[in-house]
Amino acid sequence: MTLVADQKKQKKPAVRGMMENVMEQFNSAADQINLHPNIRKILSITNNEIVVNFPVKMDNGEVEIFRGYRVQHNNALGPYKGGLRYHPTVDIDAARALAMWMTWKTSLAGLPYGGGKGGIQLDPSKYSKDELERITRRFTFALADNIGPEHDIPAPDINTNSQTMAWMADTYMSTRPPAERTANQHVVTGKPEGSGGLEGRDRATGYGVYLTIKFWAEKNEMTLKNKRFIVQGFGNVGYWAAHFLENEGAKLVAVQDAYGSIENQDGINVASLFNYVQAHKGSFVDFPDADPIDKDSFFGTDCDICIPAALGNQITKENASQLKATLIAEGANGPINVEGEKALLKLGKTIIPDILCNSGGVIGSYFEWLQNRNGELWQLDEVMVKLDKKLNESFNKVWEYSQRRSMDMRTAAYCIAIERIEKAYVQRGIFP
Ligand SMILES: NC(=O)C1=CN([C@@H]2O[C@H](COP(=O)(O)OP(=O)(O)OC[C@H]3O[C@@H](n4cnc5c(N)ncnc54)[C@H](OP(=O)(O)O)[C@@H]3O)[C@@H](O)[C@H]2O)C=CC1
Ligand SMILES: O=C(O)CCC(=O)C(=O)O
Repeated sequence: MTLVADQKKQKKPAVRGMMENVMEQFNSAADQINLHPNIRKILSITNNEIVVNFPVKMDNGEVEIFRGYRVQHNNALGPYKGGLRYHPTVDIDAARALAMWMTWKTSLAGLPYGGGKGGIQLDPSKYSKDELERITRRFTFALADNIGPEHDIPAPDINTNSQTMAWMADTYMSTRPPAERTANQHVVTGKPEGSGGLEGRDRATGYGVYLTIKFWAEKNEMTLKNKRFIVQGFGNVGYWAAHFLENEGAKLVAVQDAYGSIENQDGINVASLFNYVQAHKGSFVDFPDADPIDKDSFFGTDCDICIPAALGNQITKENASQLKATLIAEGANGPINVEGEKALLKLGKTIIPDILCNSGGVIGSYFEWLQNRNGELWQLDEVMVKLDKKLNESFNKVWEYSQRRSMDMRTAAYCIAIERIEKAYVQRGIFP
C-alpha cells in the first residue's frame, strides 16, 4: 500500500483533467465568499490517497494485478463518503476530483459526512462474475484498515452495484472480531435490501435528478408534461431519472450508452427500452422503436432537457453550441467542463449542478447508514418522502442564494457547501 503524501510532486496529466475542473469551480466560489486563506489551503488538497496494487487469480488460473484507489478529501463534517467505480478511466486524478465533489455534495445536502471516492482501473465487461467477486473481495481486504462505518463509507458508482456492495460488506465484516462483525454492516451503503440495504436506494439518485428538474420547472412556472428530454447513460441514474420524468408526462426522445445512440421524437418508452436492454446483453443499439443516430450528434438532438448521466467531461466548448436543450441536469459527476459551462451560460442555458442534481444518491445512502446504525428497517414510501423533503430544502437553498447573489446555480451551490465547512473549522477555533 502506498500513501501518497505530497501531491505537488505528482506529474500533471497531459490533457486538462477532472481535478483542474473541480479546482477551478472551487476557487471561483472561494473568491465569491472570501474564503479564509488557511481554509482554502486545507480544502485545496486531499487528506489521504490510498493506492493499492493487489493480485487476483483469474478463471484460467493466471494471476492478474489490479490497481485500486481510495481518495479521502476532507472529513471536517464527518466520515468520508462516496462511491467506488470500476472503469478504465479511473486514475488518481479522477479519484481526487470525484472525492472533492463528494465533500461539496455532502456539505450542501447538510449531511454529517465528508468526501471520498475511488475505484479500480478496469473494464468489467472483460471479467466473469466470479472474477469480479474475487477482485472486489481482494480490493476490500487491501482497503480494510482505511475504510470503516465511522471513518470512510463507500457506495456504488459506475459499474458497481448492490452485489458489489454485498461482497464488500461481507469481506470487511470478516476482517473484524466476531462480536463486532454485524455491527459493521454500514461500512458500505447501496447494499441489497436483504443484506441491510435501504428500500429505494436503487432509485434515489435518479429520483433526485427528476425532482431537481421538477423543482426548477415549478420555479419557472412550467410543467414537465410533454417536455422532451435526452439522457446520456442508461444505467442506474439515467434509467431511474427517465422513469420518473416519463411518469410526470415528459418524453424521452434520445438516449446514448457506450454502445451507441438512438432517437425517436415521438417518444421512447422507458420500460420497453429497459426490458430490451436486459434481454440484449445491455445494448439498445437495435431497439426497434427508435432510429440509430451518430454518436457525435447526440447532444445536438432536438429537446428541452438534457441529462448527462454517464461519464465526466462530456460537454465541452467544442460541442456546447450544439445543445438544443435549455436545461441541463447533471446526473453524472462533472459531465460539463469549465469551458463547456462558460459556453452554455453565455448561450443562456441553465445548469442544475451535479452536487445538487445527483445528491439524492448520497442522501439515500445516509438513510441506509442510519437504518443500519439504529437497527431499523425503513419502508419505501417513507424513504421517498424523506428524499423529497431533503432535496426540496437543498434546491431552495441553492435557488435563493443564486437569485440573491445573481450567480449561476453551480457557484451558489459551491458557496453554500464551502461556507458550511468553513463554519465548522471556525467554530473549532482553529482559525481566528
Ligand atoms: N449510482 C449512484 O448512486 C450515483 C451515480 N452518480 C454518477 O452518475 C453517473 C452514472 O452512474 P451510474 O448510473 O451509477 O452508473 P452505471 O454503471 O449504472 O451506468 C453508466 C451508464 O453510462 C453509460 N456509459 C458509459 N460510458 C459511456 C460513454 N462513453 N458514452 C455514453 N454512455 C456511456 C453506460 O453504458 P454501457 O451500459 O453501455 O456501458 C451506462 O448506461 C456517474 O457519473 C456517477 O458518478 C452520481 C451520484 C450517485
Ligand atoms: O451514495 C454514496 O455514498 C455516494 C454516491 C456517489 O458516489 C456520488 O454521489 O457521486
